[in-house]
Amino acid sequence: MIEVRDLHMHFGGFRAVDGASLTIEKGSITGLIGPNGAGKTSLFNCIAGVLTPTSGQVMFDGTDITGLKPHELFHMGLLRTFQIAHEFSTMTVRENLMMVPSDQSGETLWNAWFGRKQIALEERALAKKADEVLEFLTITHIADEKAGNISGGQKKLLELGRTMMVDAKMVFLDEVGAGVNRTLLYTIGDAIKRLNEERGYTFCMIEHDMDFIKQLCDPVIVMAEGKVLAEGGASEIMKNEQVIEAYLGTGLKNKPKKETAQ
Ligand SMILES: Nc1ncnc2c1ncn2[C@@H]1O[C@H](COP(=O)(O)OP(=O)(O)OP(=O)(O)O)[C@@H](O)[C@H]1O
Repeated sequence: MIEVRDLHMHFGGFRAVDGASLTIEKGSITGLIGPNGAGKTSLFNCIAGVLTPTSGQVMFDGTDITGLKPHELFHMGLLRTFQIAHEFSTMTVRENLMMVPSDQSGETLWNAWFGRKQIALEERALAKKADEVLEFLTITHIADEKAGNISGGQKKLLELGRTMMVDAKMVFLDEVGAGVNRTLLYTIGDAIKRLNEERGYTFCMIEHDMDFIKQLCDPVIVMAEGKVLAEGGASEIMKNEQVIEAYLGTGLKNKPKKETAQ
């Protein structure tokens, strides 16, 4: 569980996050929505250690993680993916997955000289794990493709796969559905659901696609002007006058649609 208490992230005099408090319950897929500039990414970055908040507190399963760096959070099972995928483009998809665990013996000079057998064993175990991840994500067919050559949606799946190489507990997804075609969006959504239901992953996802949010997320937290504006089920949120107002105020095209009879 993540608890954010009265978080502020100021850039000079500008309050990108302005006293946000929220809880991400363990085992949930929590959606984080809001108009452009609402402070969603800044909040994500504060939780995931990319930014140090100006003030406030972030707790993860009862431990104060405020200001911890991404690699420290990584070892606690808290990871974030990026809106722009961070793949190593000249390596294959499988190799990209194998790069993730950072505590391999191969990283030390001592082991490079004396632990060849150990390294070979670890590499084999990593390759096996990578293949399991690829199978789970139904992308075994691109295992040997250079990551730079795969589609945008497949890169998003690879980002998700990276979290599986370390058995993450809490994953922050930044617009994982952006620019992805419908078929792959379904595959990504299905993988998120299965990771949540079968492997106990907790997710928090920033997303602009309201149908995608509705399919996956409960609850949905709405941010506006650096604060939490509302929280509830997706359908309820989409009918909330304050939420509609916040989106209309920015003249956005991708505002939540009102429910229509099926
Ligand atoms: N490093 C920075 N320096 C100055 N201002 C910043 C910085 N990062 C973000 N901001 C500003 O903070 C505000 C909130 O930005 P943020 O990216 O957190 O919003 P968002 O809700 O994620 O928006 P979007 O949906 O468009 O990605 C914006 O007005 C943005 O210009």
